[in-house]
Amino acid sequence: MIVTGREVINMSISLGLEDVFIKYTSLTSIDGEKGELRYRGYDIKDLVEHCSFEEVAYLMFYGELPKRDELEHFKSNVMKNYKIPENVKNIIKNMPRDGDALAIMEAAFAALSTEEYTWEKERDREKAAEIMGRALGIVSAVFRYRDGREIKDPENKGYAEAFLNACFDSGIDEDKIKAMNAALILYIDHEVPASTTAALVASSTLSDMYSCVTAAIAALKGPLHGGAAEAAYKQFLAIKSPENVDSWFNENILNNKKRLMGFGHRVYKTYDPRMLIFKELARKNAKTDEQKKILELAERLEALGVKNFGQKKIFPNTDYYSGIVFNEIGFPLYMFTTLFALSRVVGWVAHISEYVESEERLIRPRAIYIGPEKRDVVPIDKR
Ligand SMILES: CC(=O)SCCNC(=O)CCNC(=O)[C@H](O)C(C)(C)COP(=O)(O)OP(=O)(O)OC[C@H]1O[C@@H](n2cnc3c(N)ncnc32)[C@H](O)[C@@H]1OP(=O)(O)O
Ligand SMILES: O=C([O-])CC(=O)C(=O)O
Repeated sequence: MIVTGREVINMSISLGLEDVFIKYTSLTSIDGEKGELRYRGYDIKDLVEHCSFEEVAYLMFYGELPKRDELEHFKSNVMKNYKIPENVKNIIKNMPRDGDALAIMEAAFAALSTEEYTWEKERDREKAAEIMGRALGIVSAVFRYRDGREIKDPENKGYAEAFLNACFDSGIDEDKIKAMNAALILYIDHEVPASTTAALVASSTLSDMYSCVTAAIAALKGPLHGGAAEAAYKQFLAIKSPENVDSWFNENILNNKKRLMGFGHRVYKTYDPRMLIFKELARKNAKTDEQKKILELAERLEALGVKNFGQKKIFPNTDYYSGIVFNEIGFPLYMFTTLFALSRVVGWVAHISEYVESEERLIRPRAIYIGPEKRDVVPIDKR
């Protein structure tokens, strides 16, 4: 029962769609109480330890981990799409150089949505490999453009290595490739967060795949969702040094009631399991004094956050340490959300394919009207 101020309405509303189930899925399961996350039944820790990003992407698209020949075939389909068309490069190069990196990625994806698309299982899988390849070409191009360098066509290598080599001219080693591969797996999918829901809404109208991904990118951008890694890292930079953590927390979080970014989650009521893996990666890859200082500061802030908010079931989420890992690999703050999107493209495409292929329905919820009663228009001179 809902009281709108005017009347009592006998229907239910879920603000923020909390606990509303909008689809069946065989892709990802989350136990928010226990802090467990599985892709098609496999624990994410297991996948990070044993698999490449392409293997896990194949798992998401096809339902099983690939055999060696299946993987090679899939990889070559992804690789042949690393190089992006000239018109897409030009769109990137025509965006403001200091513009938001994710917005530039979004424009590049929108530019790829001009072709008509008919959904069909075989074609959807080919398109999925194409989109994964294109995402690598686009995100590396966005980074190089934003960084003031010439766009470089990616080499035909495994995804994490090809991506880092396309982004950087030197300094890439095995540790960085492993960290990138792990980050890509950790971000692949997360059931139906805001961005995936946006993609699903678009797909439910039978729009094309690139447009659905563009819708998802738009929803990922904000600091309550994909933008949180950048927001969390900005906090670390504002705090400057581990000694300042307590006073910063008291002033900003306790006194000024700001949200602690990188904390809290709609589904997890305990530690996000991805965050625990990102924290290990951040520890392993902290090499310089500056990186070690940021990590120490973040750990102190995490402890204070858990001490103050743990009883409200607010714990660090995946975006708390991921920015530190991205920075240790060599990426600046402005790329963090784009790196999230690079991986999540897989989850978006897997979810929209699952939705359309199971002939689900148009997503069209209702709103409860609480505005004025019927009234007559007063002509403009008499208002
Ligand atoms: C990859 C991802 O997208 S993970 C999420 C990334 N986002 C962030 O890290 C941003 C910070 N976190 C948040 O803003 C929220 O926790 C969200 C948006 C992630 C989830 O929000 P919701 O489920 O809608 O929770 P809601 O906003 O209703 O908050 C519930 C209560 O917890 C509090 N709360 C939630 N998150 C935080 C936080 N990070 N810091 C302080 N308090 C918080 C709210 O103030 C509210 O308190 P109240 O009941 O006393 O008013
Ligand atoms: O599930 C959510 O709401 C947000 C999240 O953690 C993700 O998309 O990875």
